[in-house]
Amino acid sequence: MPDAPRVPAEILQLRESIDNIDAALIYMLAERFRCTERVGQLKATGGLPPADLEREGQQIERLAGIAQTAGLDPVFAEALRAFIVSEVIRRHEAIAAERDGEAPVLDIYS
Ligand SMILES: C=C(O[C@@H]1C=C(C(=O)O)C=C[C@H]1O)C(=O)O
Repeated sequence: MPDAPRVPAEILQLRESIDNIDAALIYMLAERFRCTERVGQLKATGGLPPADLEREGQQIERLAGIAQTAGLDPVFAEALRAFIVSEVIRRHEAIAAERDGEAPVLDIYS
């Protein structure tokens, strides 16, 4: 069998950037989940539901515009948002279930 063609230098160079971008995405996602984890705790404390469809509607509209401007397929951007948020809501439900039976704190703003 003939040898596979060598990977061109430009692809190797591009892969370095791809690896950096992948790392940045993981760091950003970890930071986002740290924030949403805290939101989930505050919601459970205040008796708020895990999902907020009004907020999500605003995010969907905003991100569609950003995707358009950035040259990213808005359908892909929305699928990615929905995938991430579904995991956030699953976590919020788990936090609320852990707190089940505890009385909500009525004033979480103080
Ligand atoms: C994080 C929140 O909870 C849910 C998750 C969201 C998100 O991950 O961006 C947005 C709205 C909510 O459905 C929130 O209400 O802000």
